[in-house]
Amino acid sequence: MALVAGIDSSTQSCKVVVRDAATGALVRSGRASHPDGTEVAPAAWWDALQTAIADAGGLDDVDAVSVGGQQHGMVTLDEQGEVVRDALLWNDTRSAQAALDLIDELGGPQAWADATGSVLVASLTVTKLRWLRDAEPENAARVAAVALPHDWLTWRLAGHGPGSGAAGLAELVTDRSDASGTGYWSPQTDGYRHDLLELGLGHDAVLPRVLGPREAGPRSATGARRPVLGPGAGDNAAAALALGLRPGDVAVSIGTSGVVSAVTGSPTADGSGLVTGFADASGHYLPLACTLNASRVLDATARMLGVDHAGLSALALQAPAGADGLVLVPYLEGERTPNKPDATGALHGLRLANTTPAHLARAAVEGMLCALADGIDALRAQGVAVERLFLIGGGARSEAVRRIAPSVFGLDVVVPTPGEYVADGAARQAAWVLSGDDEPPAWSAAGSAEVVSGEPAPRVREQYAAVRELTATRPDVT
Ligand SMILES: Nc1ncnc2c1ncn2[C@@H]1O[C@H](COP(=O)(O)OP(=O)(O)O)[C@@H](O)[C@H]1O
Ligand SMILES: O=C(CO)[C@@H](O)[C@H](O)COP(=O)(O)O
Repeated sequence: MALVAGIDSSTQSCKVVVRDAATGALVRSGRASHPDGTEVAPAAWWDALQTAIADAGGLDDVDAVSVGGQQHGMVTLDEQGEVVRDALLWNDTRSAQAALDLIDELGGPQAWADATGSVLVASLTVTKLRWLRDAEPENAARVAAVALPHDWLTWRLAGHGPGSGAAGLAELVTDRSDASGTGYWSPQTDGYRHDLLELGLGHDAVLPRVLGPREAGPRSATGARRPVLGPGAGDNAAAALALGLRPGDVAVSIGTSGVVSAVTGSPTADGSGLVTGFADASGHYLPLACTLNASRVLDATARMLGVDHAGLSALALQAPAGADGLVLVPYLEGERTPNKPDATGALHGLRLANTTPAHLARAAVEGMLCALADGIDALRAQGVAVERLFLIGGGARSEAVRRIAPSVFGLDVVVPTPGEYVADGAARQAAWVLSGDDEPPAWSAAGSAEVVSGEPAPRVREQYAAVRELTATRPDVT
Protein backbone atom coordinates (compact mmCIF):
# COMPACT_ATOMS: atom_id res chain seq x y z
CA MET A 1 0.00 0.00 0.00
CA ALA A 2 1.59 3.31 -1.11
CA LEU A 3 0.96 6.20 1.27
CA VAL A 4 0.85 9.92 0.54
CA ALA A 5 0.84 12.90 2.89
CA GLY A 6 -0.95 16.23 2.57
CA ILE A 7 -0.09 19.29 4.63
CA ASP A 8 -2.15 22.39 5.41
CA SER A 9 0.00 25.17 6.83
CA SER A 10 -2.92 27.49 7.56
CA THR A 11 -3.21 30.75 9.44
CA GLN A 12 -3.86 29.23 12.85
CA SER A 13 -2.29 25.79 12.66
CA CYS A 14 -0.49 23.10 10.69
CA LYS A 15 -2.29 19.87 9.85
CA VAL A 16 -0.90 16.69 8.29
CA VAL A 17 -2.94 13.80 6.89
CA VAL A 18 -1.53 10.49 5.68
CA ARG A 19 -3.76 8.69 3.18
CA ASP A 20 -3.72 5.53 1.08
CA ALA A 21 -2.69 6.69 -2.40
CA ALA A 22 -4.96 4.19 -4.16
CA THR A 23 -8.18 4.49 -2.13
CA GLY A 24 -7.81 7.80 -0.31
CA ALA A 25 -8.51 6.10 3.04
CA LEU A 26 -7.31 8.17 5.98
CA VAL A 27 -4.48 6.33 7.74
CA ARG A 28 -3.40 8.87 10.36
CA SER A 29 -3.15 12.61 11.02
CA GLY A 30 -1.43 15.22 13.18
CA ARG A 31 -1.51 18.91 13.96
CA ALA A 32 0.27 21.76 15.74
CA SER A 33 -0.56 25.40 16.46
CA HIS A 34 0.86 28.49 14.79
CA PRO A 35 1.61 31.70 16.68
CA ASP A 36 -0.98 34.46 16.63
CA GLY A 37 -0.50 37.65 14.66
CA THR A 38 -0.34 38.91 11.10
CA GLU A 39 3.48 39.00 11.06
CA VAL A 40 5.13 35.63 11.67
CA ALA A 41 8.66 34.24 11.55
CA PRO A 42 8.56 31.47 8.90
CA ALA A 43 10.68 29.34 11.25
CA ALA A 44 7.54 29.01 13.42
CA TRP A 45 5.74 27.30 10.49
CA TRP A 46 8.69 24.95 10.04
CA ASP A 47 8.69 24.09 13.76
CA ALA A 48 4.92 23.50 13.70
CA LEU A 49 5.31 21.30 10.63
CA GLN A 50 7.90 19.14 12.43
CA THR A 51 5.53 18.77 15.40
CA ALA A 52 2.54 17.99 13.17
CA ILE A 53 4.53 15.41 11.16
CA ALA A 54 5.65 13.71 14.38
CA ASP A 55 2.04 13.83 15.67
CA ALA A 56 1.00 12.11 12.41
CA GLY A 57 3.48 9.29 13.01
CA GLY A 58 6.21 10.62 10.69
CA LEU A 59 6.75 10.34 6.95
CA ASP A 60 9.06 7.29 6.85
CA ASP A 61 6.51 5.09 5.06
CA VAL A 62 5.24 7.86 2.73
CA ASP A 63 6.04 8.04 -1.01
CA ALA A 64 4.77 11.52 -1.95
CA VAL A 65 4.02 14.75 -0.07
CA SER A 66 2.32 18.00 -1.08
CA VAL A 67 2.05 21.19 0.92
CA GLY A 68 -1.07 23.35 0.88
CA GLY A 69 -1.08 26.62 2.77
CA GLN A 70 -2.39 30.07 3.50
CA GLN A 71 -2.03 32.23 0.40
CA HIS A 72 -0.21 35.50 -0.32
CA GLY A 73 2.17 35.67 2.70
CA MET A 74 5.38 37.52 1.84
CA VAL A 75 8.45 35.36 2.51
CA THR A 76 11.62 37.25 1.54
CA LEU A 77 14.99 35.50 1.20
CA ASP A 78 18.44 36.99 0.85
CA GLU A 79 21.24 35.69 -1.40
CA GLN A 80 22.19 33.07 1.18
CA GLY A 81 18.64 31.81 1.58
CA GLU A 82 18.15 33.48 4.97
CA VAL A 83 14.72 34.97 5.71
CA VAL A 84 15.11 38.77 5.46
CA ARG A 85 12.30 39.67 7.90
CA ASP A 86 9.20 38.11 9.40
CA ALA A 87 6.54 37.23 6.83
CA LEU A 88 3.56 39.55 6.44
CA LEU A 89 0.45 37.37 6.21
CA TRP A 90 -2.56 37.62 3.89
CA ASN A 91 -4.56 39.30 6.68
CA ASP A 92 -1.99 42.02 7.43
CA THR A 93 -3.44 45.31 6.19
CA ARG A 94 -0.44 47.64 6.56
CA SER A 95 0.09 47.61 2.77
CA ALA A 96 -3.35 49.12 2.01
CA GLN A 97 -1.82 52.43 0.87
CA ALA A 98 0.79 50.57 -1.19
CA ALA A 99 -2.07 48.80 -2.98
CA LEU A 100 -3.67 52.15 -3.84
CA ASP A 101 -0.32 53.52 -5.07
CA LEU A 102 0.30 50.51 -7.30
CA ILE A 103 -3.25 50.63 -8.69
CA ASP A 104 -2.69 54.24 -9.62
CA GLU A 105 0.69 53.58 -11.22
CA LEU A 106 -0.58 50.82 -13.53
CA GLY A 107 -3.60 52.83 -14.69
CA GLY A 108 -6.44 51.88 -12.36
CA PRO A 109 -8.24 48.80 -10.98
CA GLN A 110 -9.21 47.28 -14.32
CA ALA A 111 -5.58 47.43 -15.50
CA TRP A 112 -4.60 45.13 -12.62
CA ALA A 113 -7.60 42.87 -13.16
CA ASP A 114 -6.64 42.52 -16.83
CA ALA A 115 -2.96 41.94 -16.05
CA THR A 116 -3.26 39.55 -13.09
CA GLY A 117 -6.95 38.61 -12.72
CA SER A 118 -7.24 40.63 -9.50
CA VAL A 119 -7.52 44.21 -8.34
CA LEU A 120 -4.89 44.78 -5.67
CA VAL A 121 -5.83 44.82 -1.99
CA ALA A 122 -3.47 44.64 0.99
CA SER A 123 -3.64 40.83 1.00
CA LEU A 124 -1.80 40.37 -2.29
CA THR A 125 1.95 39.80 -2.08
CA VAL A 126 3.05 42.56 -4.45
CA THR A 127 1.53 45.22 -2.18
CA LYS A 128 3.54 43.86 0.76
CA LEU A 129 6.71 44.10 -1.33
CA ARG A 130 5.89 47.74 -2.15
CA TRP A 131 5.33 48.39 1.58
CA LEU A 132 8.75 46.83 2.24
CA ARG A 133 10.37 49.01 -0.42
CA ASP A 134 8.88 52.14 1.13
CA ALA A 135 9.05 51.34 4.85
CA GLU A 136 12.18 49.18 5.11
CA PRO A 137 14.36 49.98 2.09
CA GLU A 138 17.43 48.24 3.58
CA ASN A 139 15.45 45.01 3.90
CA ALA A 140 13.98 45.42 0.41
CA ALA A 141 17.47 45.83 -1.04
CA ARG A 142 18.53 42.48 0.52
CA VAL A 143 15.70 40.52 -1.10
CA ALA A 144 17.10 38.02 -3.62
CA ALA A 145 14.03 35.75 -3.83
CA VAL A 146 10.35 35.96 -2.90
CA ALA A 147 8.36 32.89 -1.90
CA LEU A 148 4.96 32.11 -0.39
CA PRO A 149 4.38 30.08 2.78
CA HIS A 150 3.75 26.80 0.91
CA ASP A 151 6.70 27.34 -1.46
CA TRP A 152 9.04 28.00 1.43
CA LEU A 153 7.94 24.89 3.35
CA THR A 154 8.31 22.72 0.22
CA TRP A 155 11.83 24.16 -0.17
CA ARG A 156 12.68 23.42 3.46
CA LEU A 157 11.34 19.87 3.11
CA ALA A 158 13.65 19.45 0.12
CA GLY A 159 16.56 20.19 2.45
CA HIS A 160 17.19 23.82 1.53
CA GLY A 161 17.34 26.71 3.96
CA PRO A 162 19.67 29.33 5.40
CA GLY A 163 23.06 28.98 3.69
CA SER A 164 21.66 27.37 0.52
CA GLY A 165 22.90 30.30 -1.57
CA ALA A 166 21.99 31.11 -5.16
CA ALA A 167 21.95 27.44 -6.19
CA GLY A 168 19.42 26.75 -3.46
CA LEU A 169 17.18 29.69 -4.41
CA ALA A 170 17.04 28.30 -7.95
CA GLU A 171 15.38 25.15 -6.50
CA LEU A 172 12.30 27.01 -5.20
CA VAL A 173 9.07 25.65 -6.72
CA THR A 174 5.39 26.57 -6.51
CA ASP A 175 2.14 25.95 -8.40
CA ARG A 176 -0.28 28.06 -10.46
CA SER A 177 -2.85 28.48 -7.70
CA ASP A 178 -0.52 30.15 -5.24
CA ALA A 179 1.46 32.05 -7.91
CA SER A 180 -1.85 33.53 -9.07
CA GLY A 181 -2.36 35.27 -5.72
CA THR A 182 0.87 37.23 -5.81
CA GLY A 183 -0.13 40.13 -8.07
CA TYR A 184 2.76 39.32 -10.43
CA TRP A 185 1.39 36.27 -12.27
CA SER A 186 -0.83 36.44 -15.34
CA PRO A 187 -3.71 34.01 -15.94
CA GLN A 188 -3.66 35.10 -19.59
CA THR A 189 -0.05 34.08 -20.28
CA ASP A 190 0.16 31.45 -17.50
CA GLY A 191 3.42 33.02 -16.36
CA TYR A 192 5.07 35.58 -14.12
CA ARG A 193 5.07 39.31 -14.80
CA HIS A 194 8.52 40.25 -13.52
CA ASP A 195 7.79 43.86 -14.51
CA LEU A 196 5.01 43.94 -11.88
CA LEU A 197 7.27 42.32 -9.29
CA GLU A 198 9.79 45.09 -9.98
CA LEU A 199 7.06 47.71 -9.74
CA GLY A 200 6.37 46.48 -6.22
CA LEU A 201 9.79 45.58 -4.84
CA GLY A 202 11.86 48.07 -6.80
CA HIS A 203 14.07 45.40 -8.36
CA ASP A 204 13.80 41.93 -9.86
CA ALA A 205 14.18 38.77 -7.76
CA VAL A 206 14.17 34.98 -8.09
CA LEU A 207 10.65 33.55 -8.08
CA PRO A 208 9.76 29.89 -7.51
CA ARG A 209 9.47 27.82 -10.69
CA VAL A 210 5.78 27.11 -11.37
CA LEU A 211 5.18 23.36 -11.66
CA GLY A 212 2.24 21.86 -13.55
CA PRO A 213 -0.68 20.41 -11.54
CA ARG A 214 0.80 16.91 -11.31
CA GLU A 215 4.44 17.69 -11.98
CA ALA A 216 6.94 16.18 -9.57
CA GLY A 217 9.14 18.58 -7.65
CA PRO A 218 12.33 17.69 -5.79
CA ARG A 219 12.55 14.78 -3.36
CA SER A 220 12.04 15.43 0.33
CA ALA A 221 14.94 15.26 2.75
CA THR A 222 12.43 14.32 5.46
CA GLY A 223 11.15 10.71 5.43
CA ALA A 224 13.14 7.48 4.99
CA ARG A 225 11.94 6.91 1.41
CA ARG A 226 12.76 10.49 0.41
CA PRO A 227 9.18 11.03 -0.83
CA VAL A 228 8.64 13.04 -3.99
CA LEU A 229 7.31 16.55 -3.35
CA GLY A 230 4.33 17.77 -5.35
CA PRO A 231 3.84 21.36 -6.51
CA GLY A 232 1.57 22.08 -3.54
CA ALA A 233 -1.22 24.67 -3.70
CA GLY A 234 -2.87 27.62 -2.08
CA ASP A 235 -5.28 26.44 0.60
CA ASN A 236 -8.48 27.22 -1.29
CA ALA A 237 -7.29 25.46 -4.44
CA ALA A 238 -6.28 22.44 -2.35
CA ALA A 239 -9.74 22.33 -0.75
CA ALA A 240 -11.35 22.47 -4.22
CA LEU A 241 -9.21 19.50 -5.25
CA ALA A 242 -10.24 17.57 -2.14
CA LEU A 243 -13.93 18.22 -2.77
CA GLY A 244 -13.65 17.48 -6.49
CA LEU A 245 -15.65 20.65 -7.29
CA ARG A 246 -17.56 20.55 -10.59
CA PRO A 247 -19.14 23.42 -12.58
CA GLY A 248 -22.02 24.81 -10.49
CA ASP A 249 -20.32 23.87 -7.19
CA VAL A 250 -19.16 26.64 -4.85
CA ALA A 251 -17.05 26.05 -1.75
CA VAL A 252 -17.78 28.25 1.27
CA SER A 253 -14.89 28.02 3.72
CA ILE A 254 -15.19 29.45 7.23
CA GLY A 255 -11.66 29.58 8.65
CA THR A 256 -9.78 32.67 9.75
CA SER A 257 -10.73 33.85 6.27
CA GLY A 258 -14.22 33.49 4.86
CA VAL A 259 -13.92 32.30 1.28
CA VAL A 260 -16.37 31.53 -1.52
CA SER A 261 -14.72 29.97 -4.56
CA ALA A 262 -15.55 27.93 -7.65
CA VAL A 263 -13.60 26.06 -10.32
CA THR A 264 -14.10 27.54 -13.80
CA GLY A 265 -12.78 26.84 -17.29
CA SER A 266 -11.76 30.42 -18.02
CA PRO A 267 -10.20 33.22 -15.98
CA THR A 268 -12.09 36.19 -14.54
CA ALA A 269 -10.98 39.85 -14.44
CA ASP A 270 -13.36 41.63 -12.06
CA GLY A 271 -12.50 45.34 -12.11
CA SER A 272 -14.71 45.92 -9.05
CA GLY A 273 -12.18 43.92 -7.04
CA LEU A 274 -14.79 41.82 -5.25
CA VAL A 275 -13.72 38.64 -7.03
CA THR A 276 -10.03 37.80 -7.35
CA GLY A 277 -9.20 35.78 -10.47
CA PHE A 278 -6.93 33.05 -9.14
CA ALA A 279 -5.92 29.74 -10.75
CA ASP A 280 -6.85 26.34 -9.31
CA ALA A 281 -4.74 23.24 -8.68
CA SER A 282 -6.04 21.19 -11.63
CA GLY A 283 -5.07 23.45 -14.53
CA HIS A 284 -8.23 25.58 -14.46
CA TYR A 285 -9.25 28.75 -12.58
CA LEU A 286 -10.57 29.59 -9.10
CA PRO A 287 -12.46 32.90 -8.93
CA LEU A 288 -12.78 33.69 -5.26
CA ALA A 289 -14.14 36.26 -2.82
CA CYS A 290 -12.38 36.37 0.53
CA THR A 291 -13.24 38.15 3.77
CA LEU A 292 -10.89 38.82 6.66
CA ASN A 293 -13.58 38.05 9.23
CA ALA A 294 -15.05 34.57 9.58
CA SER A 295 -14.37 31.99 12.32
CA ARG A 296 -12.78 34.59 14.58
CA VAL A 297 -16.03 36.55 14.63
CA LEU A 298 -17.55 33.49 16.27
CA ASP A 299 -14.52 33.06 18.54
CA ALA A 300 -14.73 36.71 19.63
CA THR A 301 -18.49 36.63 20.20
CA ALA A 302 -18.21 33.45 22.25
CA ARG A 303 -15.51 35.17 24.32
CA MET A 304 -17.71 38.25 24.86
CA LEU A 305 -20.57 36.06 25.99
CA GLY A 306 -18.37 33.85 28.18
CA VAL A 307 -19.37 30.63 26.40
CA ASP A 308 -17.63 28.00 24.27
CA HIS A 309 -18.43 27.20 20.64
CA ALA A 310 -21.23 24.81 21.56
CA GLY A 311 -22.70 27.45 23.89
CA LEU A 312 -22.56 30.11 21.19
CA SER A 313 -24.28 27.81 18.74
CA ALA A 314 -27.04 26.94 21.21
CA LEU A 315 -27.63 30.62 21.98
CA ALA A 316 -27.75 31.60 18.29
CA LEU A 317 -30.38 28.95 17.63
CA GLN A 318 -32.56 30.29 20.47
CA ALA A 319 -33.03 33.70 18.78
CA PRO A 320 -35.30 34.22 15.76
CA ALA A 321 -34.01 34.73 12.22
CA GLY A 322 -32.95 38.37 11.94
CA ALA A 323 -32.28 38.58 15.70
CA ASP A 324 -35.23 40.98 16.05
CA GLY A 325 -33.35 43.60 14.05
CA LEU A 326 -29.94 43.28 15.73
CA VAL A 327 -27.24 43.36 13.03
CA LEU A 328 -23.54 42.73 13.50
CA VAL A 329 -21.28 44.08 10.75
CA PRO A 330 -18.25 41.84 11.28
CA TYR A 331 -15.30 44.01 10.20
CA LEU A 332 -13.29 43.20 13.34
CA GLU A 333 -10.00 43.03 11.45
CA GLY A 334 -10.83 45.71 8.88
CA GLU A 335 -12.11 44.08 5.67
CA ARG A 336 -10.85 42.95 2.31
CA THR A 337 -14.13 42.19 0.49
CA PRO A 338 -15.39 44.89 0.41
CA ASN A 339 -12.04 46.66 0.60
CA LYS A 340 -12.20 48.49 3.95
CA PRO A 341 -8.84 47.84 5.59
CA ASP A 342 -9.36 50.49 8.28
CA ALA A 343 -12.97 49.69 9.18
CA THR A 344 -14.13 48.34 12.53
CA GLY A 345 -17.08 46.13 13.34
CA ALA A 346 -20.44 47.54 14.39
CA LEU A 347 -23.60 46.48 16.16
CA HIS A 348 -26.77 48.10 14.84
CA GLY A 349 -30.42 48.06 15.82
CA LEU A 350 -30.01 47.70 19.58
CA ARG A 351 -33.31 47.80 21.48
CA LEU A 352 -34.29 46.61 24.93
CA ALA A 353 -36.06 43.68 23.31
CA ASN A 354 -32.96 42.34 21.56
CA THR A 355 -30.20 42.93 24.10
CA THR A 356 -29.85 39.29 25.06
CA PRO A 357 -26.94 36.85 24.66
CA ALA A 358 -29.03 34.82 22.21
CA HIS A 359 -29.68 37.83 19.98
CA LEU A 360 -26.00 38.79 19.95
CA ALA A 361 -24.96 35.22 19.13
CA ARG A 362 -27.49 35.10 16.28
CA ALA A 363 -26.38 38.49 14.94
CA ALA A 364 -22.74 37.34 14.90
CA VAL A 365 -23.52 34.18 12.92
CA GLU A 366 -25.83 36.04 10.53
CA GLY A 367 -23.46 38.98 9.99
CA MET A 368 -20.53 36.69 9.18
CA LEU A 369 -22.74 34.68 6.77
CA CYS A 370 -24.19 37.83 5.14
CA ALA A 371 -20.67 38.96 4.20
CA LEU A 372 -20.16 35.55 2.54
CA ALA A 373 -23.55 35.78 0.82
CA ASP A 374 -22.35 39.07 -0.71
CA GLY A 375 -19.33 37.12 -1.98
CA ILE A 376 -21.61 34.51 -3.58
CA ASP A 377 -23.47 37.32 -5.36
CA ALA A 378 -20.14 38.73 -6.57
CA LEU A 379 -19.25 35.31 -8.06
CA ARG A 380 -22.63 35.18 -9.81
CA ALA A 381 -21.98 38.66 -11.23
CA GLN A 382 -18.84 37.23 -12.85
CA GLY A 383 -20.95 34.60 -14.59
CA VAL A 384 -20.07 31.78 -12.18
CA ALA A 385 -22.86 29.19 -11.88
CA VAL A 386 -23.95 28.72 -8.26
CA GLU A 387 -25.98 25.53 -7.87
CA ARG A 388 -24.50 23.65 -4.91
CA LEU A 389 -22.79 25.15 -1.87
CA PHE A 390 -20.23 23.13 0.13
CA LEU A 391 -19.59 24.37 3.66
CA ILE A 392 -16.11 23.61 5.07
CA GLY A 393 -13.50 25.06 7.48
CA GLY A 394 -13.42 25.19 11.28
CA GLY A 395 -16.56 27.36 11.46
CA ALA A 396 -18.60 24.67 9.69
CA ARG A 397 -18.28 22.64 12.91
CA SER A 398 -20.83 25.03 14.43
CA GLU A 399 -24.38 23.66 14.31
CA ALA A 400 -25.77 27.20 14.24
CA VAL A 401 -23.65 28.06 11.21
CA ARG A 402 -24.78 24.91 9.41
CA ARG A 403 -28.46 25.51 10.17
CA ILE A 404 -28.57 29.26 9.54
CA ALA A 405 -26.42 29.24 6.36
CA PRO A 406 -29.14 27.88 3.99
CA SER A 407 -31.57 30.64 5.05
CA VAL A 408 -29.02 33.40 4.53
CA PHE A 409 -27.66 31.96 1.26
CA GLY A 410 -31.13 31.06 -0.07
CA LEU A 411 -29.83 27.64 -1.14
CA ASP A 412 -29.38 24.20 0.38
CA VAL A 413 -25.92 23.68 1.81
CA VAL A 414 -23.90 20.47 1.50
CA VAL A 415 -21.84 19.93 4.66
CA PRO A 416 -19.19 17.26 4.16
CA THR A 417 -18.12 15.40 7.31
CA PRO A 418 -15.95 17.89 9.21
CA GLY A 419 -12.34 17.31 8.19
CA GLU A 420 -9.12 18.84 6.98
CA TYR A 421 -10.02 19.49 3.35
CA VAL A 422 -6.95 21.56 2.52
CA ALA A 423 -4.58 18.87 3.76
CA ASP A 424 -6.76 16.26 2.03
CA GLY A 425 -6.51 18.15 -1.28
CA ALA A 426 -2.75 18.28 -0.91
CA ALA A 427 -2.76 14.51 -0.28
CA ARG A 428 -4.86 13.97 -3.40
CA GLN A 429 -2.38 16.03 -5.38
CA ALA A 430 0.50 13.96 -3.96
CA ALA A 431 -1.29 10.77 -5.08
CA TRP A 432 -1.75 12.32 -8.54
CA VAL A 433 1.95 13.16 -8.77
CA LEU A 434 2.79 9.61 -7.71
CA SER A 435 0.49 8.04 -10.32
CA GLY A 436 1.54 10.35 -13.15
CA ASP A 437 -1.96 9.81 -14.62
CA ASP A 438 -3.68 12.46 -16.72
CA GLU A 439 -6.45 12.87 -14.12
CA PRO A 440 -6.28 13.03 -10.32
CA PRO A 441 -7.14 9.78 -8.48
CA ALA A 442 -10.84 8.96 -8.55
CA TRP A 443 -11.23 9.34 -4.79
CA SER A 444 -12.29 12.57 -3.21
CA ALA A 445 -11.92 13.22 0.49
CA ALA A 446 -15.46 14.49 0.98
CA GLY A 447 -16.75 11.25 2.54
CA SER A 448 -20.38 11.38 3.58
CA ALA A 449 -22.18 14.69 3.49
CA GLU A 450 -25.27 16.16 5.13
CA VAL A 451 -27.54 18.34 3.00
CA VAL A 452 -29.03 21.13 5.13
CA SER A 453 -32.09 23.06 3.97
CA GLY A 454 -33.66 26.15 5.47
CA GLU A 455 -36.49 28.58 4.93
CA PRO A 456 -35.02 31.48 2.86
CA ALA A 457 -34.82 34.61 5.03
CA PRO A 458 -34.20 37.53 2.63
CA ARG A 459 -35.01 39.96 5.45
CA VAL A 460 -31.73 38.99 7.15
CA ARG A 461 -29.71 40.14 4.16
CA GLU A 462 -31.86 43.24 3.62
CA GLN A 463 -31.32 44.49 7.16
CA TYR A 464 -27.59 43.74 6.85
CA ALA A 465 -27.35 45.59 3.52
CA ALA A 466 -29.09 48.61 5.04
CA VAL A 467 -26.33 49.15 7.63
CA ARG A 468 -23.13 47.50 6.37
CA GLU A 469 -21.66 50.85 5.24
CA LEU A 470 -22.18 52.37 8.70
CA THR A 471 -18.91 51.52 10.39
CA ALA A 472 -16.33 53.61 12.22
CA THR A 473 -12.66 53.82 11.26
CA ARG A 474 -10.00 52.30 13.52
CA PRO A 475 -8.95 54.95 16.05
CA ASP A 476 -5.24 54.44 15.25
CA VAL A 477 -5.81 55.40 11.59
CA THR A 478 -5.61 59.10 10.80
N1 LIG B 1 -17.41 24.16 16.72
C1 LIG B 1 -16.91 25.32 16.25
N2 LIG B 1 -17.71 26.39 16.10
C2 LIG B 1 -17.24 27.58 15.62
N3 LIG B 1 -15.95 27.77 15.28
C3 LIG B 1 -15.09 26.74 15.42
C4 LIG B 1 -15.52 25.47 15.90
N4 LIG B 1 -14.44 24.64 15.91
C5 LIG B 1 -13.39 25.38 15.47
N5 LIG B 1 -13.77 26.64 15.19
C6 LIG B 1 -12.93 27.76 14.74
O1 LIG B 1 -12.39 27.47 13.46
C7 LIG B 1 -11.12 28.14 13.31
C8 LIG B 1 -10.10 27.17 12.78
O2 LIG B 1 -10.53 26.70 11.54
P1 LIG B 1 -9.54 26.46 10.33
O3 LIG B 1 -10.37 26.21 9.13
O4 LIG B 1 -8.54 25.42 10.72
O5 LIG B 1 -8.81 27.89 10.25
P2 LIG B 1 -7.51 28.34 9.47
O6 LIG B 1 -7.50 27.53 8.18
O7 LIG B 1 -7.70 29.80 9.21
O8 LIG B 1 -6.31 28.07 10.34
C9 LIG B 1 -10.77 28.71 14.68
O9 LIG B 1 -11.06 30.11 14.67
C10 LIG B 1 -11.70 27.95 15.61
O10 LIG B 1 -11.98 28.65 16.82
O1 LIG C 1 -6.17 35.09 1.52
C1 LIG C 1 -6.83 34.09 1.38
C2 LIG C 1 -7.39 33.73 0.05
O2 LIG C 1 -7.16 34.69 -0.93
C3 LIG C 1 -7.09 33.20 2.57
O3 LIG C 1 -8.00 32.19 2.27
C4 LIG C 1 -5.79 32.63 3.07
O4 LIG C 1 -5.34 31.69 2.12
C5 LIG C 1 -5.86 32.09 4.48
O5 LIG C 1 -6.76 31.06 4.65
P1 LIG C 1 -7.16 30.39 6.07
O6 LIG C 1 -5.89 30.09 6.80
O7 LIG C 1 -8.05 31.32 6.77
O8 LIG C 1 -7.88 29.13 5.70
